[in-house]
Amino acid sequence: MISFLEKSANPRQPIEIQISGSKSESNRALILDQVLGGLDIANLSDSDDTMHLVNALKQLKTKSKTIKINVGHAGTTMRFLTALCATIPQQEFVISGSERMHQRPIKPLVDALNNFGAKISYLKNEGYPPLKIKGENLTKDKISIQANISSQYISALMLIAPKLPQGLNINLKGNITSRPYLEMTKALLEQQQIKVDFNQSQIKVHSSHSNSPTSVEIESDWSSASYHYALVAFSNEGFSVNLSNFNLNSVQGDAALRDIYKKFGVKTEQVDHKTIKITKINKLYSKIKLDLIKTPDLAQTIAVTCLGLNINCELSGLHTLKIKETDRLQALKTELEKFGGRVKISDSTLQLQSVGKLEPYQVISTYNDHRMALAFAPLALKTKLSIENPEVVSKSYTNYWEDLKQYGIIAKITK
Ligand SMILES: O=C(O)C1=C[C@@H](OP(=O)(O)O)[C@@H](O)[C@H](O)C1
Ligand SMILES: C=C(OP(=O)(O)O)C(=O)O
Repeated sequence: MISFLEKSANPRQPIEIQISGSKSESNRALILDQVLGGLDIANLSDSDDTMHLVNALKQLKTKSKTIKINVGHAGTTMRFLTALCATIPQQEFVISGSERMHQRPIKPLVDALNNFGAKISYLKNEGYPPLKIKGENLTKDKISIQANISSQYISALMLIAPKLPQGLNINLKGNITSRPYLEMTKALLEQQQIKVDFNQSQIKVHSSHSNSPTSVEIESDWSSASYHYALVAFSNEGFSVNLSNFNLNSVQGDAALRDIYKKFGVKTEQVDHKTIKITKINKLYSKIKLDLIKTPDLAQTIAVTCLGLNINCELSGLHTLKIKETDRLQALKTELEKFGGRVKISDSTLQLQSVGKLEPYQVISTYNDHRMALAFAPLALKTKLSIENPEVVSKSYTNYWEDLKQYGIIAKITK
């Protein structure tokens, strides 16, 4: 458990935070390195999710009848590897993960790949990992997939496409969720000179014939930056933080923070090509409505920010939250209510009626979800609280507790 029961008087300014590379971009770059060969990757994420993929890719080089890979809690690693392994002929793989990973659906991706000629079967429950994969030479060029459950299935297919003889036409069925992550995959493919056409519900990824891979500089993680936006939102007028390596012209959808946090009185400026400065300017909305279908990973940060600033909110577009590291809608309701907030949830929405004064000394449960710990910790600037299982943050942001010290937040780790 980590407890925040006191604060130092004034944080030393200027605060300079350097966050590690985006885990989403890193995991795409690692798969592309496997598919195209020879990518030179700078600022790779040090997150557990990326380390799981790095280790799995090392395992692919070993010689054994069945290669057994465990991806822990890492959703992108699970989905991207499933597609990659399906294309490695004459090799058998078993991919498993944490208990929660075995409850996160993968059927749309498995169905699409099997219809395409892959040989993937379920080792426990139909539709869920662990999976057994027999790699095949995949030669078709058309695939259809449901797009409203997780964009990761589609990114997984896009990433293996340059390896296929005729590239891949992907037909997206239903409404597209988390669309900016598909745009990110497209952008990273294009950086490697792979042509991608993305028109409404069709994606065509062209095959790579004479590709000469280049270096990739991974931008830092905007989802991790969201916790600093919350910390600045909870600070006094004029307080500012420099965050690197970030660029407002980003391929990460969560860069939408720049606009969203204007509503919470936070201004963002690009100070040089690698640094943004975020400043509290104190112009607040009293009630906000946001559709987060493009930025699901920001939902927890935004809900906690509203609670801390005493803002009522209506958040929609959240239908994927219940199949992430935990049922995030239920977890948010339970934990926000501990502070006195009143929360109503449906399948895809969350409504928060905030309270004037937060109930202090709450113990926040994290449900094996990094974003529960990451999102609730900034409230330490507003009230006294403790957070269970603080180690969960390493799924995406290993240096978080160190970085928080710069805000004058005093943390005590207890058992
Ligand atoms: O492609 C990616 O890197 C991701 C896509 C999103 O998942 P869904 O598409 O399942 O919403 C996001 O929540 C996840 O953290 C990372
Ligand atoms: C949902 C997340 O990750 P993944 O789906 O890759 O496990 C996340 O990081 O919030």
